[in-house]
Amino acid sequence: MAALVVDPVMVSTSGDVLAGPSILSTFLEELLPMADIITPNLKEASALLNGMQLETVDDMRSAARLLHNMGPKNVLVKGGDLPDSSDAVDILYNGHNFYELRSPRIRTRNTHGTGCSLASSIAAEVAKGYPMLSAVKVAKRFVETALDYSKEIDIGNGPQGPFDHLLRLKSHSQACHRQQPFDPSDLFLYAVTDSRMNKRWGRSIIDAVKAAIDGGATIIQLREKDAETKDFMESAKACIRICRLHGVPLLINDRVDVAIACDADGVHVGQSDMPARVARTLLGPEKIIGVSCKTPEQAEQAWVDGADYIGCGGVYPTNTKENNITVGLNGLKTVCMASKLPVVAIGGIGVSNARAVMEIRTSNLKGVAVVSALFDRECVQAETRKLHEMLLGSNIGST
Ligand SMILES: Cc1ncc(COP(=O)(O)OP(=O)(O)O)c(N)n1
Ligand SMILES: Cc1ncsc1CCOP(=O)(O)O
Ligand SMILES: [Mg+2]
Repeated sequence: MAALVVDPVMVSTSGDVLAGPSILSTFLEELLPMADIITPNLKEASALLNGMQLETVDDMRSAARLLHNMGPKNVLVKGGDLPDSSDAVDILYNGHNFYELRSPRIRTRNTHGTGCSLASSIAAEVAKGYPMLSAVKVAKRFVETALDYSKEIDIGNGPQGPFDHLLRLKSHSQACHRQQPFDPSDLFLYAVTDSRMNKRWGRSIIDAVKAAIDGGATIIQLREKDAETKDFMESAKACIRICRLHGVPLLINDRVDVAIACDADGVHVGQSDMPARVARTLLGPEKIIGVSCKTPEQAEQAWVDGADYIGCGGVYPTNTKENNITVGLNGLKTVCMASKLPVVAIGGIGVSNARAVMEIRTSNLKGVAVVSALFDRECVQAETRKLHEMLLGSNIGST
């Protein structure tokens, strides 16, 4: 057996008592000691702990520790019912570390079956061979996405409605929304625009984006530091239309507000920007979030915060970002090896050195992000094409 996931079903989120005292003793004496993970909600954790009051995240941590002492290898205390919390906070404890897993609280009556689905999804991920922490994160993301997808469903008259697990099988035919979940191979040739460079070469952002896509860019970030918000929004909306036509995701640098207003595919944030955890709360589970990281600790935090990828650099010195510390190929490799997320390298990268970057050969380095070597040039399309061909020729990172 790969693992035993025990969902100690006793009290539903709506308060219905689903199991009596005889079941409680079976949980305590037989199932908890052999479980790889248990997934109680607050009421169930309280029942397993003889009625202990659980009202804060600190209480959840204490409960996780006490439950862990009863034998399971991991404890996930689900805080969906925690009062006065704008996020849904779950605590995972493995006997060594606590992980505070936050996600946006999705306001809907259609929550029936979320606990069972979460536990089943964890079991499926563990069966695929993922470590427990990854399994829990993937399962949580699945449930959040399904909850968000199902929030308007109107079935039945009870206080709770069902949510729809089968969203991945349904066709999302709204043409104006990105249809795919994040695909790390999109990071292959990541074109990051720059307002100053576009101005210098007399180009609009829209022309710059079109040219980069024509040249083979696989994802676009609008990094328009000097643009007025209103102009930025107008250009971003036009760029999003173009990107959607070509199936290329478009992210906004720094400005989560602009990303929300334009329904962009996501954001890229740095260490001094809005924390990824907060961005995730604002953007919801489906948008793409990238975080700049120079160290393994930052990479770990990005993952815990629910980011989808990390940007690591400057790999080489750059004039595009002032006072940016260069991490070099060694720094990049160290971060890649520590990161559980896919990585894109950034900083001073162009046709002459992209191969050396990709040749560090860590499986999660998925591509290069480039500003000046594409946009501080006369012909963006030709420069992008050259880099694209070079990357394809090097045959690394394209899958
Ligand atoms: C893909 C990618 N990686 C890193 C960065 C840098 O982000 P940040 O550190 O926030 O710096 P600014 O770009 O905001 O100046 C990035 N933009 N993209
Ligand atoms: C935004 C950013 N973050 C780290 S390096 C960098 C600048 C990359 O620009 P260029 O590709 O012109 O060196
Ligand atoms: Mg930033």
